[in-house]
Amino acid sequence: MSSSSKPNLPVTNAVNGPPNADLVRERGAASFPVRDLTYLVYGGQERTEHLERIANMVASDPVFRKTDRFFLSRTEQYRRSLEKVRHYKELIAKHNLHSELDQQDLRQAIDEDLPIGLHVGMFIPTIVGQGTDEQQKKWLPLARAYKIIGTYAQTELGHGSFIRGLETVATYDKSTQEFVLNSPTLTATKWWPGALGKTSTHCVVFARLVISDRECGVHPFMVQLRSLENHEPLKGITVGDIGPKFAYETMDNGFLRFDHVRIPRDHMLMRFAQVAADGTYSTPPHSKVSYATMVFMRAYIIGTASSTLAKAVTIAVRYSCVRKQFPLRSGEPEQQILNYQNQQAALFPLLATAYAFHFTGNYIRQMYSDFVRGMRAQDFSVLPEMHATSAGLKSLTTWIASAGIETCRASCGGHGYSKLSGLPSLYANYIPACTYEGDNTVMCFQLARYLLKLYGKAQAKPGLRLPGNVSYLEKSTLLDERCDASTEELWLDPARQLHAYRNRALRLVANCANRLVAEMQKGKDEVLAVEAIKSDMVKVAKAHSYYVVLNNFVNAIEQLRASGTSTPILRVLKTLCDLFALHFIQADLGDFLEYGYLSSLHTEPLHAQIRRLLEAIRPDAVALVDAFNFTDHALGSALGVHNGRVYETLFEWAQQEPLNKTQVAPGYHEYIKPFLLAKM
Ligand SMILES: CC/C=C\C/C=C\C/C=C\C/C=C/C(=O)SCCNC(=O)CCNC(=O)[C@H](O)C(C)(C)COP(=O)(O)OP(=O)(O)OC[C@H]1O[C@@H](n2cnc3c(N)ncnc32)[C@H](O)[C@@H]1OP(=O)(O)O
Ligand SMILES: Cc1cc2nc3c(=O)[nH]c(=O)nc-3n(C[C@H](O)[C@H](O)[C@H](O)COP(=O)(O)OP(=O)(O)OC[C@H]3O[C@@H](n4cnc5c(N)ncnc54)[C@H](O)[C@@H]3O)c2cc1C
Repeated sequence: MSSSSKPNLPVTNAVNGPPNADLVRERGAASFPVRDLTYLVYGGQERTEHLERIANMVASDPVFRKTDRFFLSRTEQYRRSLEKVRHYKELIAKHNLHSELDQQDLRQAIDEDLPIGLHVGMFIPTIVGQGTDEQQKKWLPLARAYKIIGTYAQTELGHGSFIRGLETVATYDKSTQEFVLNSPTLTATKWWPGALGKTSTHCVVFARLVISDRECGVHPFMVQLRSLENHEPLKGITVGDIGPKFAYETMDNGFLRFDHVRIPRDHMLMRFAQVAADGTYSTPPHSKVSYATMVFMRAYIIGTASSTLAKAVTIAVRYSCVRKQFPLRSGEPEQQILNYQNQQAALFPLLATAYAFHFTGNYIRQMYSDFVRGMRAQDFSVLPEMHATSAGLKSLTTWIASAGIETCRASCGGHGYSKLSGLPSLYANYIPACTYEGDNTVMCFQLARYLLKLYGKAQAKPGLRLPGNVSYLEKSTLLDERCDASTEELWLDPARQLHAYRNRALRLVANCANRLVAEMQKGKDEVLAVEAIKSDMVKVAKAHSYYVVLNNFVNAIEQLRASGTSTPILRVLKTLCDLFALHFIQADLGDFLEYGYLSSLHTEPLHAQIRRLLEAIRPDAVALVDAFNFTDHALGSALGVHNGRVYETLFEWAQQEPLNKTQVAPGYHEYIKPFLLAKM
């Protein structure tokens, strides 16, 4: 079945000409209407077409070009990203893109780590979340009009994960009604905040509040860093770029020191905690409410794991259809490498995961907006669940997406190692997501702690009702149950798949809880007992998060079925969901075998079913990546071009290499010629 209507995306960057015949054939053989799946992914036809208009505008605009990015120095890359920021602002005005959603769409289409990312992603949300109505009235119009540019300055040279250990102090001076910000040690230097080094005029600084020698905990403060006239740092402020990084060259991650910098009292963001003129301190309604922007960003990061992985898979799948190696038998034509089972086994689970994460993203967005609605009504009851769930999902999704990009790169052979494949920079720019907004391992501890607590409560109080995704912790009888998927067919039953994931998660939680008790019985206090089970806690958090992802995928398909989605689309989504479920059981088989939940009676049909699923996905693979609807601009890859003219594009892009500007190598005269022409 061919697609119901054609995508409206231009073929940019690729070398024009007749499309690759294999890709054309693959596209013609899809079993489902690709366009309908695109509408499903992006929230309907109207929204898809809107996104395409923006994507087209960006892709055809020379200011947003990416093709020469590999040949620019760090400084040039930073300047170029500022040029893009200016143009982004011009386009907002020109095309009347004033809504937050339009601007987000435009930034996503530009597809670069712009030095205003922190301004829109954390600075403005912190003012919205933590500022009083008056503070919002004062700063939001300036920030939204880019009259000031801000960032989120929390991490320090010596302190990142452990926020309570931050050293920057904000001491309240009652006599002048000011806070005095100071960096008392080298390790108190703010270090890492994006756009802090050179771009930001302001920032929200997290500092420990001290009033009359009393420590009141870490709070957010609005601080101006640079003159709005000439961009020079203000008195008492030392600020700069932290230097070369693994990648992320367009972003000026910065350092910042305060030497007794005074700010007015109303520059503490006081929505939840307040300092009155006389120095009276009012505590916030929840001790972690000032961490809310991080929870927001973790939810955002979960959403982007899908699109990032989808890009890598799109590149690898298209290339694997164009690339041919070896005939099966002599005299036959060479095979497309995607026909090889190993290539399918590497790529299709990642394709399935990109779709799975799409539904996880929808789920966490919904959970986050419910949480915000509650918070506005001073109801913080959902915060622990929101924090724990987002911490676990942020870790699982970024870990899998990071490893997945590298798998895609390796599966493209030598050309995957070329930066022109787009995969090395996708990987290098993405992997810090495992670290920023909470180191993944540290985040896993948060979720595991939450699960252990709930498990303990459920054990102590039989009949206790726990929230939806953790309700399995009530059912310790589940531990006695075993898998009964003894045929390939039974492995396709979502109830059985979910049972396996629930059982594994519960087992690991129960095991951790038992070990905690055992460590304490050996004489350790609770703190040291927790230290003794930390690597198991990471496993617990991952196991639970896998369950959440699968549960959402299964539920989403059920909802789509109920809302009348067509059979071919449901069929292909179900196949992807099955592969996701079975692949990650296969990947962690030890967990399931260790406690006798599975035996070889079940693993043989499991492996066989996975092979069948790979075969089932093969004819739809190109259509499934096409449905993500990326422009060539967004992919930035010679291997992933929509028209499949991979070799032509690689060859043309390579010509831009500065070394190719002259026929004779730079340095030839000094370094090569002397020994070539030296007498023997
Ligand atoms: C739209 C965007 C576009 C573009 C963006 C562009 C680029 C983005 C790129 C990068 C941006 C990066 C930004 C950053 O990295 S900002 C810095 C982020 N830093 C962190 O994430 C630090 C991680 N550490 C923490 O979050 C906490 O310190 C930690 C949770 C590890 C521990 O906190 P603390 O020591 O204060 O608490 P505990 O004693 O451990 O726990 C007490 C209690 O509180 C609960 N808790 C902790 N955090 C939260 C929270 N956020 N919400 C709710 N509850 C929380 C914790 O679970 C404990 O509960 P209980 O066990 O019940 O007592
Ligand atoms: C690209 C990038 C952008 C960033 N942008 C910003 C920004 O805009 N604003 C900002 O404020 N910050 C920013 N950061 C900082 C980032 O938030 C921190 O690096 C992150 O929170 C991790 O903290 P850390 O560096 O202190 O790691 P550490 O906590 O020092 O972690 C190092 C290792 O120790 C382990 N570890 C730590 N604590 C424990 C524990 N209790 N038990 C067991 N193991 C532990 C970790 O798992 C990890 O393996 C950015 C970082 C990067 C890389």
